[in-house]
Amino acid sequence: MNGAVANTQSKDSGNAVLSLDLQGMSFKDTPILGALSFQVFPHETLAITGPSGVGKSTLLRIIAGLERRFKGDVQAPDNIGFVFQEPTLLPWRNARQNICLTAHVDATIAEAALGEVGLGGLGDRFPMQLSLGQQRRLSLARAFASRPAVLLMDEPFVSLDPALSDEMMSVFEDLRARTDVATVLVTHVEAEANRLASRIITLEGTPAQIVDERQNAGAYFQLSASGVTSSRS
Ligand SMILES: Nc1ncnc2c1ncn2[C@@H]1O[C@H](COP(=O)(O)OP(=O)(O)OP(=O)(O)O)[C@@H](O)[C@H]1O
Repeated sequence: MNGAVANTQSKDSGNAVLSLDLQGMSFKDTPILGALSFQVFPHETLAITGPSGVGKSTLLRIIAGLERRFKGDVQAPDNIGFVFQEPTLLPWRNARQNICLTAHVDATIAEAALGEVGLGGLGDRFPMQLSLGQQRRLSLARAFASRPAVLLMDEPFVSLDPALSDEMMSVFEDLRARTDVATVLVTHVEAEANRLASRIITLEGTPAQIVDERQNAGAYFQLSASGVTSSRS
């Protein structure tokens, strides 16, 4: 039987905005993910690290509802945002339309979202008329425009040079601070996890298990007293 993705508002999961209780996930006969569980709370950024091919992206796809071939239970909100390694912009739509069409917001909200990432006044430009950094800013603006309860980020800063990566992380931090979004960040860059995440989970093995889980006291904010907890299977 395939797994179920339910709306968090319909079940009692404390104040977690995302609860994952996975029993396992296989592609045909190849086990990818083993039993693992965790919860994510508003304002929290959870980093997921682990070696290439361990199943990190697959885990994000399960949370997003894009992959159903799993056993277990995922309680997730309807409004989930996704930021990929590439900006994935629509080349034939201008910046404003890229936000309106994907985030399902009106032009006024899209303009405000552009302003939040320093792209005010550039709404008429098409992606090819924007620099790489501006395209990345647009991608982040689009992800935040619909005020997602959960934001999934799959190696969003990995292909950038150090200066641009640092700049984009600052943009992300600014946007995050304006909302109560809960973020799940897949990254293999330890410094990135240490900078952005309040909690870091490491996956290893076949099928993948949580082999390490730690709070990151060095993150920019203190965990709320609302009880940030997690569980391991
Ligand atoms: N659609 C698919 N069908 C079969 N196998 C797949 C499919 N998608 C991914 N896999 C396999 O599942 C495993 C996990 O892939 P996944 O992309 O989740 O790993 P990852 O940890 O995100 O890797 P990376 O860090 O390199 O991006 C890999 O062995 C991959 O080859």
